[in-house]
Amino acid sequence: MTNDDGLIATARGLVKTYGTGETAVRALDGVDVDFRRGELTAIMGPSGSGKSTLMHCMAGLDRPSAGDVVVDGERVSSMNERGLTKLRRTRLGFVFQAFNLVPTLTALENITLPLDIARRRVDHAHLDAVIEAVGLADRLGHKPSQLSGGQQQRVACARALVARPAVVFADEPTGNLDSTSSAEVLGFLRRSVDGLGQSVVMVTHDPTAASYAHRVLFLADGRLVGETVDPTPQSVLDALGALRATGAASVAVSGASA
Ligand SMILES: Nc1ncnc2c1ncn2[C@@H]1O[C@H](COP(=O)(O)OP(=O)(O)OP(=O)(O)O)[C@@H](O)[C@H]1O
Repeated sequence: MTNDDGLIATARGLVKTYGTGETAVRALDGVDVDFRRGELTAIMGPSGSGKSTLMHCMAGLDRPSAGDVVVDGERVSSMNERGLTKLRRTRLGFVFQAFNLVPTLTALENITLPLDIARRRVDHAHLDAVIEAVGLADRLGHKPSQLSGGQQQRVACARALVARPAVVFADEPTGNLDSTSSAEVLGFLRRSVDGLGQSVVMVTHDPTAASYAHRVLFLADGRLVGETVDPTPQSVLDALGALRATGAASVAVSGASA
């Protein structure tokens, strides 16, 4: 399983089909993928290539049509709804493009919300480390409406990390942010891996965002078609260009000119 081999999550033979008959869409077409513990892994690919579907199947937000998903030693693909809810609540962290903060709660209350829901004690040393890492110590009493977009997303990142999840899944975490705020959020996600030992999987369209990762995986037409290790924005752009040139990605790569 995934505990002793340096892998935090794996998928084997992952297939996801939406709909039936002539209108069926094969969003994932037999994906085998490994995500390493203690790494930031980015998933890239053209619009419609299956990035969100892959992340949702890995995180138990969507059910695969076939194949196996194992996260932190748990076979996600065969869990019932109750098991999935518990897994998401106790072992996974999520960051979405829309920050999804509770507007009536302060930044600090939003950050500790997952622990409150799970009725878990707050590990104050870890909470302080997370707050320090996101640079929000002087904003903890503010409501989301009193924070910038970048600050709100840093609250969302802190919320995802506070329960020490096995994996944080981030779906376009910088999609709503300007370049300065994006750099802050991505820098934080990377530091959470390097400094706090977190494992993060991030879907992005942006080569600059992907360059914060240890490894970038490329999807096209529901298949894994390549990867780049220790990426730079340019090496990601080059890889996307090469994929297009070889026909692996038959549609334009959105956001590739960033
Ligand atoms: N709930 C659904 N019902 C039907 N088809 C779906 C559903 N969700 C996704 N699809 C289809 O599955 C394919 C993969 O979608 P997915 O959202 O995973 O792609 P993506 O790479 O994340 O795209 P984008 O970059 O545009 O967000 C697309 O053809 C999409 O239209």
